[in-house]
Amino acid sequence: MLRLIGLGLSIDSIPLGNLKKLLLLCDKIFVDAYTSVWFPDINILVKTLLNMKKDVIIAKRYMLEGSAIENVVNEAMKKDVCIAVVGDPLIATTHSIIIVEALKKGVEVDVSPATSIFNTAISISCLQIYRFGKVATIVSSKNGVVYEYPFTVLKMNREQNLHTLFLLEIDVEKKYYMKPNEGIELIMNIQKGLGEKVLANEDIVIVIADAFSRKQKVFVLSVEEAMKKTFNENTLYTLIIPAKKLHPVEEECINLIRDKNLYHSVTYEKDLINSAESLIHQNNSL
Ligand SMILES: C[S@@+](CC[C@H](N)C(=O)[O-])C[C@H]1O[C@@H](n2cnc3c(N)ncnc32)[C@H](O)[C@@H]1O
Repeated sequence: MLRLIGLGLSIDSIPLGNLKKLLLLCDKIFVDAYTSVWFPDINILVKTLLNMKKDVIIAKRYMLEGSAIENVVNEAMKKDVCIAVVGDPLIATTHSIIIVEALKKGVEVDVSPATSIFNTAISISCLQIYRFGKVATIVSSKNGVVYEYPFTVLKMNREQNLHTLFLLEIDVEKKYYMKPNEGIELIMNIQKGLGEKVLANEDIVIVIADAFSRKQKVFVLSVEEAMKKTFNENTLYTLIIPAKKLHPVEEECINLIRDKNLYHSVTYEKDLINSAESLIHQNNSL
């Protein structure tokens, strides 16, 4: 069997049932450590699984994509192969290709969804899910090629008075995490190049950093403020550009988040790390 198991965004948000599957059902576990970052550290989970005598591989992209897919599927014909993925296993990942290959070969598939940045960012933003348009990822220009697609999405969404959720490029291996000001600047440069005016300096953006972790931060800023702000390195960011016209409750809520320092993230991270460590300790002393 092939199992795709969501890890949630953090130790605070990993579903208990998914953790049990990893501990009890999987013969081999590929931990996808390249599509996102798990808080506070994916190694806590890896160590716990290794101590439970699990066969664990911290997978790089080439191990789960392209020609490697056939090997993974062939293994899943003989044993329970699990792919553990940060967030939801199928949201903003390419893992649906593995499912297709497995099903084509008659391998049973079990998908275990989990909290994703998609629902988390929407929830934290105080904006209504009904009013979100298409989602896109902002990627940096490469070898002079500028990817205009995020701007096209923003334009389309704003024309329909919809909110836009942007994921920002990461390259975990190269330790590259795009900052919100880089992303906004890319959008502003594209619109300047095209001679358009979709986003203005005074428009509001919502920045969500390291969501569902102890380090979570939410910023409500104007485009101009966001472009001038110094954002932390090594941080995961999601950017939301609200529709031009907000629902009165949305407007009131984001103004309150902006003006009052009342919006917190309380986590049990330390307790949960201690629990994982005591699990490892108990297993070692058996
Ligand atoms: C390729 S997507 C993977 C999404 C993942 N499968 C999920 O369901 O959450 C990774 C991008 O999502 C955003 N992201 C993921 N986790 C985040 C977090 N905890 N806080 C803020 N942004 C996050 C970042 O923009 C990051 O580059």
